[in-house]
Amino acid sequence: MTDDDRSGLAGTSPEKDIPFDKPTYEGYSFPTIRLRQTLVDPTKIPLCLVACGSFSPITHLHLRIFEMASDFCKLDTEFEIMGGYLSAVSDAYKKQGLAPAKHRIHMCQVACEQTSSWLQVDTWEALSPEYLPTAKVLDHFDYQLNTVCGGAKIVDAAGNEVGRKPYRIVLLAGSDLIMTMSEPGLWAPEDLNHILGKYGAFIVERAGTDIDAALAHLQKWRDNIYVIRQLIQNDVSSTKIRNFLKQGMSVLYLIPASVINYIVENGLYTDDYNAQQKLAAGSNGVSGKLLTNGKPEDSKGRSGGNDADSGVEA
Ligand SMILES: Nc1ncnc2c1ncn2[C@@H]1O[C@H](COP(=O)(O)OP(=O)(O)OP(=O)(O)O)[C@@H](O)[C@H]1O
Ligand SMILES: NC(=O)c1ccc[n+]([C@@H]2O[C@H](COP(=O)(O)O)[C@@H](O)[C@H]2O)c1
Repeated sequence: MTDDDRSGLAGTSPEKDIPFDKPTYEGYSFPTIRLRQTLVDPTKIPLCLVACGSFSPITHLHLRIFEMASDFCKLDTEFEIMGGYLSAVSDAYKKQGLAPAKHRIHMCQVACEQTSSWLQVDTWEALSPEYLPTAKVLDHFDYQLNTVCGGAKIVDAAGNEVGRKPYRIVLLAGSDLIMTMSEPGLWAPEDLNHILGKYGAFIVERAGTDIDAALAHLQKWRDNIYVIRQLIQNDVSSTKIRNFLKQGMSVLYLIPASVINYIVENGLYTDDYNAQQKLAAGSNGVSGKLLTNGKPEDSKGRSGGNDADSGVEA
């Protein structure tokens, strides 16, 4: 694997080499149980939101950004929300603080089941043996929703199908993620063009990020970028949760109770657990994504890849 592979820049032409009809692991099936397949208002665009991230662990804000997006769509947009998907990065992402994919998937699943009637988890990305750039992940959703499912149905008053409309797939992200799109070496230019040009993004404001600065470099795609203001600021992050847990502090009301139970049952994010993870990774204790210069760095561009921004002394 080259450094480019590890930085997420590998295989950047999404059309080229994605085995969409061949799932990366046995037994995979795309979840549609909570997908709405028929438009209520046939004049609208059927929208599916996809949030990509580590989710280590999932927090209430990861769930809440979908609700903010839903309220935003109801305002005065051409969209009708049909589904919301969480897609976690695979273990190949090698970011500090990443619990194994099977645990992150499970936490996302119990969180959706406990707190939501419309969110669901797709495991295709998380269980991939290799890191999948976001452009490929969105192409996977496009394939599943529009080629396999055939788009959203339009029915007449009697309930008979009279047509179909392709689902519009949009990346749902916090402004910190969009900020990283201006960082050299993290996103391939052709991927940005694919993500923001073909799909578009709903960007939720996040404390600590200057949203105007984040968007300054993305003006070319501004018609496809929708900014959602966070009217009640809440900057809970997975990093802060991990640090609270490490210190034995309560995380009740910050993440779903079902997720807390799962973390406790599996002993995740304790010092012992973290030490075991480091041993298993066979590393010298420094983990984190490798940039093209081979140096470890976490996804926010901080070198060293530690959890130092938690606001809590470790
Ligand atoms: N408090 C928040 N406000 C707005 N967006 C958020 C918030 N927390 C997470 N997000 C968004 O959710 C997506 C997935 O987040 P991610 O898994 O990276 O969580 P995180 O809390 O930022 O993680 P970490 O602390 O490990 O970096 C990203 O687009 C991120 O911007
Ligand atoms: N080149 C790319 O496609 C690229 C680069 C950086 C981050 N990402 C994605 O952004 C998300 C970042 O998550 P974290 O903030 O938890 O690191 C992940 O889903 C990751 O795959 C994608």
